[in-house]
Amino acid sequence: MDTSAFLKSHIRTVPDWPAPGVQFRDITPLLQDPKVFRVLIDTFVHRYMDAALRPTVVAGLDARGFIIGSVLAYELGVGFVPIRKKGKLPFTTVEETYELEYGSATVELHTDAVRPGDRVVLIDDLIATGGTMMAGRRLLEKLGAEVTEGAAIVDLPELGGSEKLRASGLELFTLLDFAGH
Ligand SMILES: O=P(O)(O)OC[C@H]1O[C@H](OP(=O)(O)OP(=O)(O)O)[C@H](O)[C@@H]1O
Ligand SMILES: Nc1ncnc2[nH]cnc12
Repeated sequence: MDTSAFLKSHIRTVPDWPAPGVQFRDITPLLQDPKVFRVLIDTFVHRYMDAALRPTVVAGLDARGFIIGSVLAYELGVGFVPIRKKGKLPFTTVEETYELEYGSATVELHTDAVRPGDRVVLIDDLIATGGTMMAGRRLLEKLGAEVTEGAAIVDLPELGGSEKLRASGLELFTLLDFAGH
């Protein structure tokens, strides 16, 4: 079994959660087994250790992006910055509002989180409509940083997010996908 199929076999699908019609792709089983968690993180670490792709900062999207993003940053020896849902960050922020598969949200980033010249890998667990990652990218770019790549474990291609993100010019790296959402 290749890495993608191995990781996919540890994702649990929960039908009709958090709303009827949503097939929720639950990554918690990936994190729960230490051997699987290591394979997951090492896959990202190996990619971003490469000199050409090595970031100066890893930015993680609230909340599941924090779990993988902070470990990735630690392993790469770079800083981690959280992009949080509105109302959680205490210092001055920039903000963006966007639509989700089920609802809408506003995300914020501290104004001193990144600087012009930073090369940022922006990471989350999953791309659905792509709204969250697009909003995160806009926040980082508002502060003058370059998002060199967006990264996620799961792509839900039928929701169109990955295509939209790539069409906007973002480089995107995902480990596996689910056809049909
Ligand atoms: O591509 P999109 O349509 O924007 O959807 C993907 C986002 O939705 C989920 O987060 P959610 O907002 O449910 O928050 P959580 O991580 O706090 O559960 C997921 O973890 C991504 O962040
Ligand atoms: N179908 C889904 N499963 C898990 N997380 C999600 N975020 C948005 N859509 C999702």
